[in-house]
Amino acid sequence: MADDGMLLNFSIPDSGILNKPRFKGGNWRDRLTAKKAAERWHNKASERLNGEKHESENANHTKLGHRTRRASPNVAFERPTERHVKRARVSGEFRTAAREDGDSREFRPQSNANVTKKPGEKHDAPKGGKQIISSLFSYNPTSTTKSLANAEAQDAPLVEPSNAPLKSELDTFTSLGISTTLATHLLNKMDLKAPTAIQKAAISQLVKDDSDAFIQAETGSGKTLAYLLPLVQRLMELSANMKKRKMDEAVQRNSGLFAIILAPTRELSKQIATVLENLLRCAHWLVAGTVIGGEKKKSEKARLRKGLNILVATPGRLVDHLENTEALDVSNVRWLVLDEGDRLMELGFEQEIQKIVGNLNLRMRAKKDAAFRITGLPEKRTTVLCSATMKMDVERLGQISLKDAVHIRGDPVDKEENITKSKEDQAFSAPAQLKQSYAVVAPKLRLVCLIGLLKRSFARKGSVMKAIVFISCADSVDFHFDVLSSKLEDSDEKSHLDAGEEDKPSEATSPQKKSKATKGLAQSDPTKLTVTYTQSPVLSLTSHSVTAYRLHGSLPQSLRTSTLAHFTKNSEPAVLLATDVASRGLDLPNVDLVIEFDPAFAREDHLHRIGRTARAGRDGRACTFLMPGCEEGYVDILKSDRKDGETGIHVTRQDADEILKKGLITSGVTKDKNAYMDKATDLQLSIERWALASPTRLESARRAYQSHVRAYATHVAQERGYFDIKQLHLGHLAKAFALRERPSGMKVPGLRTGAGRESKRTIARVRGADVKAKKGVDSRADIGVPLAHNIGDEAARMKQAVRAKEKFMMSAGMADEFNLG
Ligand SMILES: Nc1ncnc2c1ncn2[C@@H]1O[C@H](COP(=O)(O)OP(=O)(O)OP(=O)(O)O)[C@@H](O)[C@H]1O
Repeated sequence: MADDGMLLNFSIPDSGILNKPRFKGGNWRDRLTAKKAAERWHNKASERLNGEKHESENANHTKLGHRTRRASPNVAFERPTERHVKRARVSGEFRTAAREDGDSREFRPQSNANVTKKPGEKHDAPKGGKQIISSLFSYNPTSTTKSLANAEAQDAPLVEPSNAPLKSELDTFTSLGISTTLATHLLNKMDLKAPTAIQKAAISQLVKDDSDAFIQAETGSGKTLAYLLPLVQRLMELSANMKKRKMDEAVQRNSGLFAIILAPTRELSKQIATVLENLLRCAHWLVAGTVIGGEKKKSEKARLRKGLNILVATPGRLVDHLENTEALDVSNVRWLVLDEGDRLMELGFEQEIQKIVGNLNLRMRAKKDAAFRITGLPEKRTTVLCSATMKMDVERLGQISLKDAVHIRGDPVDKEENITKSKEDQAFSAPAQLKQSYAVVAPKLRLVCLIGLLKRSFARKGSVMKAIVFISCADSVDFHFDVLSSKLEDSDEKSHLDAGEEDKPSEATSPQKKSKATKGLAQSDPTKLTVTYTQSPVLSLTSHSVTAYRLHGSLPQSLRTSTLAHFTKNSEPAVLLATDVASRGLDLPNVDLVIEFDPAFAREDHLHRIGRTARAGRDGRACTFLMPGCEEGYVDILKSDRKDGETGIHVTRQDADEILKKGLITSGVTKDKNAYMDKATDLQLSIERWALASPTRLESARRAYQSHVRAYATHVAQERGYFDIKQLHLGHLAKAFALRERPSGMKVPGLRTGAGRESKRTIARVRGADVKAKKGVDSRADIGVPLAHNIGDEAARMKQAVRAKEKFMMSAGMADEFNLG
């Protein structure tokens, strides 16, 4: 399965099958007849062999026995007109790579001598010393949709941004009911001149009305301010009214808790709290705070005791305080916001939210009956639910928390046509100005294409400042981060920077001062420092450097926070390799490009991921990597994200060779139109050698590969047809993880969570009941990949396990996304 396109391995015994034998005995006639017969046979054999080895002769890379060549001086070496690509395996002394087109350029002697070996260093070579070194450009599956490419290549028409601030002079914050003080603060201190469409709709509703509301709008449209502005405005009014009546003081921090904002993750909660603090600079008497875990409960309790008017919280932590902190009085809470409602439900916070809502209702009723009430405080509580999607579980959340809610949307034009759309699809599309593309890349070419695309993107300083690459699992993020942060031998970039030492994470050498950069280090594993950002020698040029970052749920919270903060502040080009932990709600400035190196597990996740760019009317590009074959069908999903989904021609296509040409051929014009193949092969080989040079790297590559394959089986059921694990070429894919060994032979010690469980189960299945069908057993089972007939169950089980783990980790203040392993 995995061997096609591999190298031919044939060796000729030193004694030589073609040596001229010496004839002894018999009379001279017998000896002459035997000699002639032998010569005839010998010539034919030479002719056959020379035909086979013609290319390697030209390339002078193999060492055919000199006697062979001398033995047939008159044989004409005709190049076979049509010849099969060699199927080859490498381990002996004759190693040649064969190209499909019979071109000899790619012939490369491959041996362990090629691997930089330090004295005394052991290579963690595959069992039996066998390595498979396949050619990058042979036996790649062909695209099924290539013919459509030209039709799509046309330039996308210029479109108006759909999430930008409104342009009309009439659309001002003050016209919506925001006070001049607040509007002036927005303009002068936060550089916000006009509201976006969703802000216009939400503010005008929420400043004057106490009805519950469901806010739904696309990514980057300013939903946070859409609910924060009316909230702050109402509290400022309450305070001003109290002062006017001269009965009370203006609102102070100990006047009571009036609003709670719930968000699914700590990162989001912190982000919301930061925006809120910025707003409250013009109303300093109002005090906001957070309870999100990650610090001692004691200090959170102390804060609550001192008094807060607005609280930003994660559900689990709030429930904890409601049950255990007496100082937390929620009887005056009149505004409850549930941000990222769909994510709250996905992470299984339904019970916690039910508890919170129940508790608020109970205490509010008790307070109403009591004698003391704050004058001017609304009778009724307003609950606002924000979500990009309107899925079933969001409806359920609405049932729990909302009553007669108003549906607020930023795009009133769509109202009519959306009647025909399913509820889930309503209003969730990518921002109109976001330029989307997909790259059809064969599995073997994935790694070099990723590097090519990033190199091209960062080639001109300023064209792309920041990029995010989404990868399916933490192990794979780690592996790709290591590749980007290492100095590869033979890399044609003349990096002016030193690379990290082998096996030691390289020193964090960000463009910022080293003291700052070393904040990216943490002692998560006592034996090893964890580096989360460092300069990338592979991507950096002499003119400017590029910093690589990594982010996933297995990193300690403090390190994740500091990594994000560093990425946000970095004013130099930077790339963040991340799992879906970075896909929701994060507002990272200047992200020009999002690459979905591994397509998202579900359409909504894809929209959230690409929504990290093209925010608030800015430009942005997104590119999704797809493999030739069934994955190309996923283009339909990409097109359905568009507002022009029916025509859907503005999702452009890129091909691997085009990416490699533009990304790897940096030195002007070259006459050789296939030069990019050599460059890509050199790059691939240097990465493979880099991986082979250290057992730690090799293990990391195997781990990443295995986790990747496992993750592949967990796409949502509706989209699993596009990501059919049965069609995944494991051998080719291994190359994209710099591996030269057979997938079936890989053993990874201490694979991350779930590995033991999964592989034991699958192996048991293979060894037990299914043994009689052994010939049908897929080698996928050997690496713990769910067998085809169990994929549905496996995916469901994985999802369930993931949710449970996410929730547990979140409540424990740990990682909030999974490491498939
Ligand atoms: N009126 C405005 N004018 C200009 N920029 C704005 C305006 N309102 C918000 N922004 C900016 O838009 C960006 C996105 O805002 P926000 O994070 O609230 O979007 P969102 O709709 O919640 O996105 P997501 O769905 O991805 O969470 C922020 O950087 C914010 O500062």
